Amino acid sequence: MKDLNYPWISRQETLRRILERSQFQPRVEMIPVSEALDRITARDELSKNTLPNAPTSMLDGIALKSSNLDGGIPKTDHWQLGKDYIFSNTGVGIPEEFDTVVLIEDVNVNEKGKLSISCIPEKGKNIRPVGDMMKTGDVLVPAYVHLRSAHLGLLTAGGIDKVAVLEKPKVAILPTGNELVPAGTQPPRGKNVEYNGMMIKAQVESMGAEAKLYPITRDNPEDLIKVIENALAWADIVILNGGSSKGSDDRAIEVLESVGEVLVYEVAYGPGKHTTMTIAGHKPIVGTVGPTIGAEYAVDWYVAPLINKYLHQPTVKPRQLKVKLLKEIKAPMPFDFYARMEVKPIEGGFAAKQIGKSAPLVQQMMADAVLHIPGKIKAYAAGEMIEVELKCPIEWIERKVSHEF
Ligand SMILES: Nc1nc2c(c(=O)[nH]1)N[C@H]1C(S)=C(S)[C@@H](COP(=O)(O)OP(=O)(O)OC[C@H]3O[C@@H](n4cnc5c(N)ncnc54)[C@H](O)[C@@H]3O)O[C@H]1N2
Ligand code: MOO
Repeated sequence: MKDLNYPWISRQETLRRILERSQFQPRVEMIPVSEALDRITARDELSKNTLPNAPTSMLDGIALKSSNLDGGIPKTDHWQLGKDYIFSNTGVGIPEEFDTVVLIEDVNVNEKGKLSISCIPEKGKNIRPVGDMMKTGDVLVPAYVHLRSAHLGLLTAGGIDKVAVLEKPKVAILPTGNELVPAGTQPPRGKNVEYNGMMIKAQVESMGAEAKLYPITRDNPEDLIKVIENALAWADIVILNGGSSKGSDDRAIEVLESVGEVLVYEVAYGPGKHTTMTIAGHKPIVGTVGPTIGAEYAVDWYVAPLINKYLHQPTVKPRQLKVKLLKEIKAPMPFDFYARMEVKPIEGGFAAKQIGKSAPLVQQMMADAVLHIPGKIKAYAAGEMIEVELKCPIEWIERKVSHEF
């Protein structure tokens, strides 16, 4: 029986509720710049250096004194190297008295050492002034920037070797179920390998979090409450996997009600119908279903925005692709459904077909894309152009050989 205290909630509203109630106090740590790729800055990072710290040549050439230029091309036969001009290479500092650089291609020094110049630039040309790249105190990288390779170079140029970054949010992953055996063990008859934990750990790590995968907890309320409380003491975000449904072993709801306030109990879409959201203090507990696809969606759709909230980052939307549908899809009304899709290149574009709900997990997990089927849609006809959400770069799909599928 449907519990009327817990109406089915849309994906958008589910996300809104848990984001609104989750409050994070991000921690800050100092780490070497060399280890800071993909981390998030915690404050404005200021340059310790002024660069260049002397006027430098912008080109390979000779540097000369503009006071010796009286308009036009000067007589330079008697000019002496070191006194009237010097060789100046790109990026190299030049003495103060030289203030103009002539491109080496416009310079000739004959076998007797006599200099001639074929083209004189304007006074002060081709010299980079002091501080042209950066000045001490300039903001090199502002706070809350996702550090990419260019930023690491810039910080290093500015004399920064340690950078203040937000600590990775801690995500505890709690697999639950009497039927599960630990990864790496042969499951006895009727048992299943605990593998969602491995997938979820990789998902949240790729989102910038530190993951801790807990051992399997058996489906009894005391053990579940103990492990959730233990996880809440360590983590910023807790993921409880499995036990969400109505089976005799499915105890998630009573457990969640005793550790926090349940904001969402069932959602208005599948897979992942029994996804739950609970707030304990200000910490979110995302309850994902045991079946893997629904679990994967919940982590992508709710845990990623929570991690991003902690890290002050926007959540990047997956790329959309227009594809030609090869076979009719009958929608499983009345709820929204997120169908797994296989996509292949065809002449002039892309084609797709659904990977059926009952297809082996191997096929479902390898989906290239997801099709959102709103609850009001009855079916999509073969040949229709539809828009799917890609799960991988389009180039990975393009390299597939096009053939009937
Ligand atoms: N009478 C009803 N039965 C079911 C309903 C329903 O509404 N009424 N809903 C179905 C739907 S939809 C879903 S989704 C599942 C939800 O199942 P649970 O979240 O309770 O998950 P479990 O019962 O614990 O396990 C289901 C399935 O998933 C496997 N699993 C669980 N955890 C893991 C893991 N860590 N690694 C790998 N596989 C895991 C588990 O072995 C089971 O095969 O309920 C339906 N039933
Ligand atoms: O909620 Mo479930 O639709 O089988 O994942």
